[in-house]
Amino acid sequence: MAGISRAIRACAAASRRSLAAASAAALPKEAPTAGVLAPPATGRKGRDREDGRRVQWVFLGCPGVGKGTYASRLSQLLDVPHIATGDLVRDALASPGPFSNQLAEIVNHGKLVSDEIIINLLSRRLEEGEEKGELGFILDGFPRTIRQAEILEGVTDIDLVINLKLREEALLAKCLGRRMCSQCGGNFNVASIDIEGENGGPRMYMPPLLPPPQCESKLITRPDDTEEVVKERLRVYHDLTEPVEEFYIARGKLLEFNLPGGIPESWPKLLEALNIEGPDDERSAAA
Ligand SMILES: Nc1ncnc2c1ncn2[C@@H]1O[C@H](COP(=O)(O)OP(=O)(O)O)[C@@H](O)[C@H]1O
Repeated sequence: MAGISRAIRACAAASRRSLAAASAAALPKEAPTAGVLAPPATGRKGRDREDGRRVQWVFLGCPGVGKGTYASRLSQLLDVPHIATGDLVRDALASPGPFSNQLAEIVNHGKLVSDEIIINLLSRRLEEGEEKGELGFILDGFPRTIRQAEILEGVTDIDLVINLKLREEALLAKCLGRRMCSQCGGNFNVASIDIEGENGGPRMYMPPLLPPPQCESKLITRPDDTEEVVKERLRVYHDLTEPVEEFYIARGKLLEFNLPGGIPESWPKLLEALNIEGPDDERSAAA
């Protein structure tokens, strides 16, 4: 991973001058069949690829779909860092000052921060990782625009992009039910989702993920998880991030995964779809 952080900064600067020309040149003449998955070339437990390098994966998906939950579980299983740009933004928001006020104005209205800001935050995080000797990564929440995707594609090889899908009516409920413990940082969800099947399909049930008693009185809600702001974030996703799905489909890197329900049902199926073999307890529905 050495050098990605510097390359990403340099590429972002270059892209301001010649992005259109560079991306036109980088586009394959003949796109691979749309929607075809490049199967993850992982080893027995999925940790290393067959060529020995750690995985470099990206998670895409609408707000509330569960990118953070599944990316974090996979990062532990595959021993690679889980890098969520939303967390980087929230860390920046937590240090008071004019920059954080400027960010709050954007984030709390459901908008995306500028590509420059996000690339700066991400480069800094990657630099820290390089210093610590981190290998591989699972990116969550980046790229979110075509320009970010082009910059990333220009600086490193992304092996696989996992696009999590969930029915739209569940997304809003999941965002509104999200809670975090202000003391231990644990993530919970108080929403109980039970939706009729579509066109005779199976019913979808997602049980709440309730906090333990010691966290109950310390729960906080993200300021951007209000109904109005979540609806705006979903609109922004459809406008600016859905084209990123197309970008990776054209490169044969996108795996679409429809979440069948809550974590107990979805986690083993996701491991299966990713061809990750693990001990039985890793495939199980550990809560
Ligand atoms: N790649 C990015 N580009 C621009 N803004 C981002 C990016 N990642 C995160 N953000 C900002 O941080 C906010 C929170 O991100 P995240 O936690 O990933 O939200 P979500 O739950 O909507 O997926 C976003 O609404 C956006 O304002």
